[in-house]
Parts: sequence; C-alpha cells; structure tokens
Amino acid sequence: MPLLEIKNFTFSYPQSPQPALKDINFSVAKGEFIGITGPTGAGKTTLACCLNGIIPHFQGGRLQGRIDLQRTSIFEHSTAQISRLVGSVFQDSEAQIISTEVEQELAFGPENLGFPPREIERRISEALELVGITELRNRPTINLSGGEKQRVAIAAALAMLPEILLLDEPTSELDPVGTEEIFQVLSHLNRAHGITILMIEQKTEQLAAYANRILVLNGGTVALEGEPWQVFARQNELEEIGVRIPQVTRLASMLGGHDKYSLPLTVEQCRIFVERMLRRQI
Ligand SMILES: Nc1ncnc2c1ncn2[C@@H]1O[C@H](COP(=O)(O)OP(=O)(O)OP(=O)(O)O)[C@@H](O)[C@H]1O
Repeated sequence: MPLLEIKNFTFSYPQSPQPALKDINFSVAKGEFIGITGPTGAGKTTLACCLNGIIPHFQGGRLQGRIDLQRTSIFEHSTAQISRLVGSVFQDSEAQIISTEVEQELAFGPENLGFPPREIERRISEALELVGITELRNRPTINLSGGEKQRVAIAAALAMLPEILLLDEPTSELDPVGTEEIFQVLSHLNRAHGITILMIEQKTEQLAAYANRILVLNGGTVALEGEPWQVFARQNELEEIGVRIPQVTRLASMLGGHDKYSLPLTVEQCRIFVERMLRRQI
C-alpha cells in the first residue's frame, strides 16, 4: 500500500496557459528515499509545493487528478494537518529559520499545534538526537554554519513527526563537505529509522549513491523513473534533457566493457570496476 500516490495529476499556475505539471503518476512506499531531479523549469519545486500544501493554500491555480497521502486527498487537509504529515526543508536556510535559538526553532511547530510542554520537550530532544546535533540545542541560530542551519531545519521538520520528509535542494548553498554531511544525515534517517524521504536535488553523484529510486522531471512530466542504475544507464536521454550523469558513470561508459547492470554509480563501485578491467587486461 503506497504512502503517497499521485494519479494523473496536472497543475497550471493562474494566467499560465501551459501546465507546470502534466499528467504526473507515481507512488511512494513507506521507507523509500526518492531523488527527484531535472533541468531548470522542469516543475520540481511546483511538485514540492503541491505536496506541502503551498499549492493550493497559498498559491492558487488549476488542479486536475489526485494526490493521496495515506489514502486521503492531500487537498482535503488543512495546512496544519499537512504540516504534521509532510515536513519541508527548503534550499534557503536563512529564510526558513525564524527563531533566534535552535531550541526555539524546534519548539515552534509543535507549540503551534498546541502540544503539552512535556511532549514538546520529548520531540525536541529526539529530533536533535536523530540528526546528531544535540550539542547545538542552546546555540543562537545566527552564527551557525550553512550545513548546521540545514541540519537544524531538518530537525525542526522531524519534530513534527511527519510521514514524509520533503527537501527542495537543501544542499544548493553548501560546499562539498556540507553537502555530504546532509546526505549522510538523510541516509541515516532513512536506513536506521525508516523515515521516508523525497528529495529534489541536482547533485546526481549523491542521488545515485543514496537514493533507492530516481524520478527525472522534464517539461512538467515524468521523463524517467527507476532505480539509480536504471535511470543513469540512459545517458543519451539524460544528456538530451540536460541532467548531469555522475562523473564515475560517464568515465566507466567511456572505458566500455560493462553492461547496464554493472555500470558504476559511485566512486567505490568505479574503483572495483576499473580494478576488474585492469585484471582482465593483465
Ligand atoms: N508562481 C508562478 N506563476 C507562474 N508560473 C510559475 C510560477 N512558479 C513557477 N512557474 C513556472 O512553472 C514551471 C515550473 O517551475 P518550477 O519552479 O517548478 O521548476 P523547477 O524544476 O523547480 O526549476 P528550478 O530547478 O529552476 O528551481 C516553469 O515554467 C516556471 O516558469
């Protein structure tokens, strides 16, 4: 039984003749880590806005089809209900963190939903621990690094105990170390705690390594979908769409001698692939 099901979903912004999303179909099972990628203007953020209630609650437009979360139409939920089901993290950590202290930031959502203080305290402690930032609890938010801010934003989303963690390019303002840290946190949440993750991301190297399924959007439609090796084996189509293939995958492709099942997606897989190639040549 899917946790989230999107069926024949089409959305157009007001005054826009062309739909931003066209006949989208896909489903998400509990515990999946899904990477959503695609070129600029593909409809990724629009899709995220449809999942976290910004559309239709704050941004109007024309909707067709269904988005069901736990078998109920997401559009029948109020914003408060959606905020308990879908925890959102955006690319701009400055804009999304509203409190001056980390603890307050995590308390904000549960307090607004009227939970008693003991429950709020439990949620704050658990969320900080899940993300591995207990030591940041009493820090002012202003002087946190970009990576720390994003981890605080993830913890604040988790304090609402959502069914899905939805992230829209959370690493776009981070350096490679900060990016890797965020992916490690997400991978831990997904693998060790079964948290369902939907992540919009342009960094295909990391998506290939961490996601269990990839969705490529292009022109408002789902262009490709599958496990990372299935999607990244379709290099010509990806290049035409304008999606970057992981560098190690490109290298292995140029070297040849692989079938689509053995195409490496990570540096470690590429090391094994090159070693095997060299052994065959000796
Ligand atoms: N508020 C809006 N009103 C009208 N059209 C919009 C609005 N927001 C986005 N669009 C259009 O909808 C389409 C999809 O945009 P969207 O921002 O969802 O793409 P994206 O894949 O997230 O792109 P990017 O990677 O650049 O963030 C684009 O053609 C865009 O111009």
